[in-house]
Amino acid sequence: MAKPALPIVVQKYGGTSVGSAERMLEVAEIVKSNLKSNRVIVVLSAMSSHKKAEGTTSRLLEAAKEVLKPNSQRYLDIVNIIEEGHLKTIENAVAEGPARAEAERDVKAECSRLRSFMAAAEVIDEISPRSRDVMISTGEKLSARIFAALLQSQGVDAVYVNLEKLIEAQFDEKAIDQTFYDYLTQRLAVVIEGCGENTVPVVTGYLGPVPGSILSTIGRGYTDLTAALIAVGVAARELQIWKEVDGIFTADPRKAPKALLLASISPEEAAELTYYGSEVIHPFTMEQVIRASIPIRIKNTFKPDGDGTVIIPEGWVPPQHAESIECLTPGGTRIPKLGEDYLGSKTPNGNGLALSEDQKRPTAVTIKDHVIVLNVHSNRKSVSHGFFAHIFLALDRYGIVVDLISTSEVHVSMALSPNVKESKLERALVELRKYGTVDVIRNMAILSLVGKQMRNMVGIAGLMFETLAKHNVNIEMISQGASEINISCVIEEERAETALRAIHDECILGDICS
Ligand SMILES: Nc1ncnc2c1ncn2[C@@H]1O[C@H](COP(=O)(O)OP(=O)(O)O)[C@@H](O)[C@H]1O
Ligand SMILES: N[C@@H](CC(=O)OP(=O)(O)O)C(=O)O
Repeated sequence: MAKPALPIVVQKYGGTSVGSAERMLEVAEIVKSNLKSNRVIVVLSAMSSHKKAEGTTSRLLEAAKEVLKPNSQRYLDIVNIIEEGHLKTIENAVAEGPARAEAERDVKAECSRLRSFMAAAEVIDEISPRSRDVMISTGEKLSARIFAALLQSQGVDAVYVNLEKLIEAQFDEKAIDQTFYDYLTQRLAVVIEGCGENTVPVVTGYLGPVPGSILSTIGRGYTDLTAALIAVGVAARELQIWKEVDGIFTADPRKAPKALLLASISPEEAAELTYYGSEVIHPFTMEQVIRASIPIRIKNTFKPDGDGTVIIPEGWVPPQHAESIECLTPGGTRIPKLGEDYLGSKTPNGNGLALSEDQKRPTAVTIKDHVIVLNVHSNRKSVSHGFFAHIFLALDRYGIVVDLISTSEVHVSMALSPNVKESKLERALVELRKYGTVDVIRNMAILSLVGKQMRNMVGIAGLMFETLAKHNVNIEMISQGASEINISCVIEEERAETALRAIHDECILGDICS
């Protein structure tokens, strides 16, 4: 009788998880320990030794800027440093032999292609969004190429999968919708199937020159989305995102020291947190995977024995043959069988405290900084029905995104998404002033309390605002999301961390920690 196919797990490793030879060797152990009972597909980001801001993708973007500076050859220095760093990684991670020699040759060829491409861009003095995509693709190509060689040198049947030519059809960049993501999913399924069932594909998280450019259409952190689309394409049992953080906490652990790790979270809650400042995974990831009812597990590469956090799709049912799946971490700890840990009620976390699912409490709190508030007062005695329409059309014309809104009949307050371009804001303001007086308040932050239990919690908004008042935090604007799982307010940025800690400790932990 034919052996039943192993369940497929897609593992995406972030830049810091593969940021050095040592890290890559640790990741290889995690992959191998999973191979015993799963078919594993690995998706990699570009190497980042410490912070993303100093990682390979950021350096490539810096080099791209240098290309356009007159008489600057600095882009060549940057590419040389990238090349040296990757060759050093090969030397320290990949055992001598044919796999190592081929990886060295490919890394050198890739960097030399990049130098020629940048030199050509220097001559024409122009870098289109598509050319920039080609430049940043080098980061993921180098890391995936090296990691495939590392696995091969350790006897694993692995193959390097470069997605730079994945997109063959034409799409209108202004009309990117689910059709485009469905297309990518199908293409990825074909590519992965072509690798063979017993081979570990090591895939570049860069998925090709996306219409309108990968950075503007998808944004930094795009490799999470690539992994999600692969997971959907191959009907994976689970998508694992391996990062530098234990999972999703009740608040950003860097800002709220008492934050607790959440064992599980709903996709809606994860999406709200991601949108309002706690971007643990790329915001587009959830939607794709959850549509296909695939759980996402977030794990810490540096502490593989930790439980992590699982984002469980609504109505998800544990697979029937979950009993047969055994998964060990390199440390020998058993990862709970797929399914058995998802529905548990009490989970002790890193702080030794237990969060009870039965207890009514908000799930997490988050802050989004660098927010600008616009207050528009209608200049009409009687309000024209077009007042709101004019305002939003003006903002849309300049590509300005509104995160929160609160209105009365003659007044509208809007919190704008960070990174608004000043020049565009100035032009939008000229237009908005035709419809009323406009105040612009800068250096603000959005504080959001999120939780599906909040739908049934009487008095939670009262407790939230009372807590802010007690800590002398002034509220500029209030909005309760239509989803009823998010209460947000806008406060001064300089009080944001104090407010976050107060709300976290008093409204979420409340009686747990007292
Ligand atoms: N609620 C939260 N739970 C976990 N991490 C959070 C939360 N809110 C914000 N963060 C931050 O998100 C970051 C994500 O982890 P990391 O893998 O280091 O990021 P990156 O993908 O930028 O390299 C962490 O630095 C963490 O401090
Ligand atoms: N390397 C890219 C894409 C990415 O997904 O990064 P990470 O997995 O490290 O968040 C970036 O730096 O944006």
